[in-house]
Amino acid sequence: MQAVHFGAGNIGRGFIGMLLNRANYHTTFVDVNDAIISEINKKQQYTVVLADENKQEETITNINGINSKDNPSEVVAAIVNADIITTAVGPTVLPIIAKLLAEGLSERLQQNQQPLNIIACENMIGGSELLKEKVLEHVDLKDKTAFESIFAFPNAAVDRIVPNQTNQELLTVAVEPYYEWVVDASAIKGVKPNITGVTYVDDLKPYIERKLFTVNTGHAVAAYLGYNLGFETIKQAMDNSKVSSLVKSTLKETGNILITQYGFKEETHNQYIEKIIARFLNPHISDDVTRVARGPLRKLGKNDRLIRPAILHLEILNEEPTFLAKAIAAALQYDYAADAEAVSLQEKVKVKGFAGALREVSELPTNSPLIPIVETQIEQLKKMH
Ligand SMILES: NC(=O)c1ccc[n+]([C@@H]2O[C@H](COP(=O)([O-])OP(=O)(O)OC[C@H]3O[C@@H](n4cnc5c(N)ncnc54)[C@H](O)[C@@H]3O)[C@@H](O)[C@H]2O)c1
Ligand SMILES: O=P(O)(O)OC[C@@H](O)[C@@H](O)[C@H](O)[C@H](O)CO
Repeated sequence: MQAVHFGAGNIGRGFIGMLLNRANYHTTFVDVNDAIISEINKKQQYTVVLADENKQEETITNINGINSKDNPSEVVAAIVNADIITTAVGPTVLPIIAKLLAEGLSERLQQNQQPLNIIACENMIGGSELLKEKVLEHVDLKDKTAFESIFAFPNAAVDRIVPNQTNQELLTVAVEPYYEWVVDASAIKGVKPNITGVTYVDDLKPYIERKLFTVNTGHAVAAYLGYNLGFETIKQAMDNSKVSSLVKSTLKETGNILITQYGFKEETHNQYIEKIIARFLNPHISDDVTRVARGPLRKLGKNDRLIRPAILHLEILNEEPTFLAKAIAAALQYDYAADAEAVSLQEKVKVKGFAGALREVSELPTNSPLIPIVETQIEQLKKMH
């Protein structure tokens, strides 16, 4: 069995690559990072280390790498023969890989009529659907019907904290022990890929929203408030009682929405929250606040972890999302100079003010009730120092 995986980064090697290896796939990693790809081809294996007191190691074999900038035709050939395609490149990179993926899939249509599932493993709602939309922009009109009948793009939710790596070996990746990979079974074409660790569900919405609006909302609160208060890692931020209390209060807000929308039992959801907070406090992981805060323009997007639940809180519960608004206020002030999105955000804030920048980045209407709530929290944040 052949897998093609785009993105040989933290989650690609530390999670997707690991489960594909366990399921006996040969994995071709496609990336633009030449150092990583060269090393994959040189070593033909790498190590995943579980970040807990035992530091158990697992060797991932049966791999090769292709640099898609240098060898796009090799990527096309790999797609023609693939039994599954996965991605973990980041939401903003999906439109970039779409062209080469479309080329590979179009070539495959001529040679191989086997159904194929393409699963985007990104932190976003509707990641695979977005990839499909972007891929279709590059597909000939005459191929579109055949394309739709053979290729499936099931959405997915993936959960495993994989921080930036500081190991001596370039490919080694330390990961938290916990993981979850949920795939929308209703969109699968052909036989469901048999990958131990993948949970197939008929309706992904509750799973992706629960994950994004709990793990990633909580993480974002710790990162933006942590950065605001001068902490370097998520653990340092969470060890601060003000930050951990704000994370918990924010997750109460998102929890109330999720419980109302999806009927999760309150007790079960509270246990889910507790487990996530314990994961943020894992002493065996050092996760920079700047990794978790990365890409504030994306994270302030209208369907992402802060704005979407804040709007649902207003719409469904008819209550002000005070704590989500505080996190949004902190995100708007995120000015890490090495993050291009943070720099761009601060330029917008300089020109348009906080309210103007928020309106633009989060695509809010001028009269959105969220804007004054966030403005109040910007003032409140100043008092936290
Ligand atoms: N790290 C985590 O804890 C975690 C957990 C769950 C989900 N995710 C999601 O997984 C995705 C990847 O995150 P990550 O933490 O692994 O990031 P990462 O930066 O470690 O990995 C991304 C990889 O994509 C590669 N890439 C960039 N442009 C490319 C292109 N045009 N073609 C092919 N490869 C390209 C990069 O070189 C890099 O190796 C994101 O959507 C993230 O939200 C991450
Ligand atoms: O990957 P991002 O930038 O969307 O979010 C940063 C972290 O919250 C994220 O990578 C988590 O570590 C991960 O989603 C845990 O499953």
